[in-house]
This record gives sequence, structure tokens and C-alpha cells, in this order.
Amino acid sequence: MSIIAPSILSADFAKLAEDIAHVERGGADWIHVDVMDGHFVPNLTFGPMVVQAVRPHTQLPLDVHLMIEHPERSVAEFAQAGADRITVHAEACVHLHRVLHMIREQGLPAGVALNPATPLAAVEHVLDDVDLILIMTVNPGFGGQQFIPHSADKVRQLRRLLRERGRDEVLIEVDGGINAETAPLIRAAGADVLVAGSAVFSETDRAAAIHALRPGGEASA
Ligand SMILES: O=C(CO)[C@H](O)[C@H](O)COP(=O)(O)O
Ligand SMILES: [Fe+2]
Repeated sequence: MSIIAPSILSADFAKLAEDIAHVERGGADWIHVDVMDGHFVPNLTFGPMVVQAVRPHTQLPLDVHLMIEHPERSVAEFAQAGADRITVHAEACVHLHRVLHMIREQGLPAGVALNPATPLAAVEHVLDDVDLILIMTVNPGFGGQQFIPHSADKVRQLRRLLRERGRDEVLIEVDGGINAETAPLIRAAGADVLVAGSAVFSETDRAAAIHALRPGGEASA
């Protein structure tokens, strides 16, 4: 499976609807929405009002990545605003199991994200409670950073762990520094969902940029 999720962190915020329509026409599968609070990460982006504002402008699922402290306080609000799936950071949740169930109680698939320095052990005891695990391939907070090469080993280990635990249907998402060069490596390691911000929005031909991230697409990049 190869799901491409352009991150609107790299879109033009003054014409978000237009940029989202452009990647939707270009073959994107999901729209990735980076929510940053200026505390958990050193940057500030969108809140639920922006999710609500973009919701009518696309048919694609809104994949909401919460890089915020106390995500349990905001899960219901983002769900009501139109999020189609919500991912919280393990590092931001004292009661991760409870927060994952709060997301599922909103009727949404629950995701957990791990920073590059966070071991896979952080999700070992919630594998039955997640639908997606997001392996950060950069330190969260900014677009346009360099892919951390060790991330491929982490994805490979996670795929093995999911298989051993009979949870192979859990999606593995990767986020940060994904481009035509890193996409094949990380897909081969077992990633299902590729988030890409700058690699898609820095190109005028978004369809070609999305195609370049798909299997075989790198040849035409
Ligand atoms: O979560 C994120 C950053 O914290 C973004 O989704 C990510 O950085 C995408 O940007 P790029 O593809 O340019 O690295
Ligand atoms: Fe993200």
C-alpha cells in the first residue's frame, strides 16, 4: 500500500483551498494537517477553526497530526471540526492508552507518533489500541528538514513487531524529509503512508511531484 499525504504546512496559507484542490487533482490520497502549539514543538500553526474552514474544500481525508501538549483537551474539538483521523505524540501523553480510546470514541482511527529519539517500546503496549503509527523521520516542528537515515531501520523493526504481534494491518506513516530519493528506501522498509510537504508544494507540477513518490515514480522525477 502506498498512500501519499501532502502536508499543508508547506502550502501557501493565503490560498490554502486552492493549494489543497491542486494536490487533490494531482492524485493525493490524504491531506496532512500539522497542528503545532509552540510548546510541544517550537512553532505555531493551525487550530480546529482552520480544519473546519478547509473541510468543505476537499473530498480527501484530513489526516490531523497533533504536535501539541495535552492533546486529550482538543481531540473532540478537532473531530467535530472535520478531522478524519487523529494522531497524537506518545511524548505528549501521560495517559496514551486513554487518549487513543478518546479518538476512537469520536469514531476516528487513532494514531500515535514517535519522535526520532523515542524507542518503539513506547507503543509496545498499545498495539491493539492504534490504527496507525507515525514514525517521525525528522524532529517535529518545521518543514523542509533532512530525512534522518536511521529512521528506515526503525520502520523495519516496527513492521517486524506488528507482524509478530498479529497487528500487520496497523498503518505505518512516515513524516519529514520524504522526497523522490528517500521514498523508495522508506517504502521498502515497510511504510504505508508517506507525508510530504516541501517535496510536493515546492514544485509547480504537484501531480508530477506526487507521482515521483509512488512506486516506480522516482524514475521520472
Ligand atoms: O510534521 C511535520 C513537521 O513536524 C510535517 O508534516 C513535515 O515536516 C513535512 O514537511 P517536509 O516534507 O517538508 O519535511
Ligand atoms: Fe506532520
